[in-house]
Amino acid sequence: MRIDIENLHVAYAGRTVVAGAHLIAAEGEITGLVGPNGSGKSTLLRTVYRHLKPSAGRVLLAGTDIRRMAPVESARHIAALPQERGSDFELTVREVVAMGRTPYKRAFAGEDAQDRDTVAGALADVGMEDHAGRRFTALSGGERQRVLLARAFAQNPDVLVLDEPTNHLDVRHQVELLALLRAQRRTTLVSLHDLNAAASACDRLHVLHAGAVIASGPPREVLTPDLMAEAFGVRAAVVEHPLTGDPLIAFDHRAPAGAEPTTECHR
Ligand SMILES: Nc1ncnc2c1ncn2[C@@H]1O[C@H](COP(=O)(O)OP(=O)(O)OP(=O)(O)O)[C@@H](O)[C@H]1O
Repeated sequence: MRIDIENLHVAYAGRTVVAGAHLIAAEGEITGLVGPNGSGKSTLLRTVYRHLKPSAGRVLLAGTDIRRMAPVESARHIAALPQERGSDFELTVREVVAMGRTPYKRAFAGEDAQDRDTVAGALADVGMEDHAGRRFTALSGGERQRVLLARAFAQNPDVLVLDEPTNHLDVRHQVELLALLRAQRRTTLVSLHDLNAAASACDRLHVLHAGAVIASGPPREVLTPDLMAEAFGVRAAVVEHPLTGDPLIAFDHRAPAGAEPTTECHR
């Protein structure tokens, strides 16, 4: 199922932070949202998983405005990993993941074999099957992250909305997660700060700046040195990754865009 975001405006207490965003997350593709801090990525994603209501514009799921769907109906199709990573669940890891099955259950209905298989599969997908009986609150940040991802997978959604899913993950778990998302071929809308991860994992990127989409397209077309300067205010060269051929962004960590480049090596 595809997602169309049309002329989306979102405000907090009257202050508009997403202003006329348009984008498409195509069926079965990984669509990346990148942009500087405060550019509106989380806010846009929150409207897609219905945590926030747009002040104008629409989010369409396979052509239907999600606000016209019952919450349980949209929850069967759209699962989210929000940036608010609840740490207050007095539940086991397995119980947290089983919450992903809620949209499929009648009130007070117990688990069936399909629920148990789905939960076990989701825990295995994120490599947390050996932690099923542990208390969620006793996990590290990265482990919690993987459990909450498993909860989203257990929802068996058509569309995954992931806000900074690689936060807290060590590099191997980042690589595994992005490979898993690619293998699943679900419609995935994901915000990422790591532009090199975005360049290799995403089919298309949208760059948000001050609440508007300022560039869209395949990573190779979008992630240019000019864009790095315009959107992020940094100097960067874009080269070919020697192992994968993906665009590889080499940042100048010594000076922001506009500053005199330094070539001396200070030790
Ligand atoms: N709950 C809130 N109440 C009021 N303002 C908010 C709230 N959440 C975010 N904002 C403001 O909205 C703007 C966009 O924030 P948002 O979190 O969507 O940006 P972001 O691109 O996800 O940023 P980051 O990269 O730092 O996570 C910011 O100016 C932020 O301060």
